[in-house]
Amino acid sequence: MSGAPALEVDLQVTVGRGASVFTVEARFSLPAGVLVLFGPSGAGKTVTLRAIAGLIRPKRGSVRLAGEALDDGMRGVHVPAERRRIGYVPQDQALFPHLDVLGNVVFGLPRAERKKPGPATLALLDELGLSALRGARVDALSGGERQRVALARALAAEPRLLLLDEPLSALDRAARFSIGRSLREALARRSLPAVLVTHDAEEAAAFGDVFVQFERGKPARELPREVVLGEKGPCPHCGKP
Ligand SMILES: Nc1ncnc2c1ncn2[C@@H]1O[C@H](COP(=O)(O)OP(=O)(O)OP(=O)(O)O)[C@@H](O)[C@H]1O
Repeated sequence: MSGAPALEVDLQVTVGRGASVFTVEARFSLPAGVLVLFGPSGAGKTVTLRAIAGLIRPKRGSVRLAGEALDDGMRGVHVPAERRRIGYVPQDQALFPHLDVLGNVVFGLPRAERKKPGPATLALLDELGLSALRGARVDALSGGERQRVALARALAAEPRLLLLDEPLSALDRAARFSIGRSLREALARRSLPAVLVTHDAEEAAAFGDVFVQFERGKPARELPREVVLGEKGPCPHCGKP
């Protein structure tokens, strides 16, 4: 559906049971670009990402991607994760230690592509600086290289949306900078919308177009950029920034 926002979320998600039940409510919309989720540990950011990915079925509400309903509780719609075409890079990256870099990147692709990678896969390895490492074991890689592999694996399936759970937080400053730049370029080149969890204000500023704050026990809510980043608005008298 043309003209629809890239992503619309209006969800109530419950995980766990008995005394350890946890419920998160989130309502937000991303016209295009990158949506940043932030807030304290345990506030429900990862649960929300997993629900958007289709890994948890929401208790109620809806998820729409470019106007298409992936979840709609009222109509009984729940598209399974593997049919959503959503790339998900979890916090721990979830790479396969028994496969090399290339094996990880092509893991979810059709059999022919897994047997003999085509030009698109080779170009992707090149784009993310992984060509020379394609035969390396992933457990021999640095944290930054592993994050590049996780990103390449998510992009290889040509997703319609990318979900990133603190993709840069475990990296040193230099790797954060270089992988942050690769990530921004990869998203821009594909006009790919993304949802990114971060605790880092600098990262939020560098990536975010829309900001959603999570707080334990409260519905997540969208906040204006200048409030999140502590920026001053334009001068009310002259309009200058
Ligand atoms: N499958 C599950 N079963 C039971 N409880 C769960 C499950 N998944 C998450 N939780 C609980 O839900 C709450 C929210 O977890 P979540 O991982 O979404 O937080 P978060 O905001 O992503 O935190 P962090 O910033 O530390 O990653 C936590 O109390 C967590 O223990």
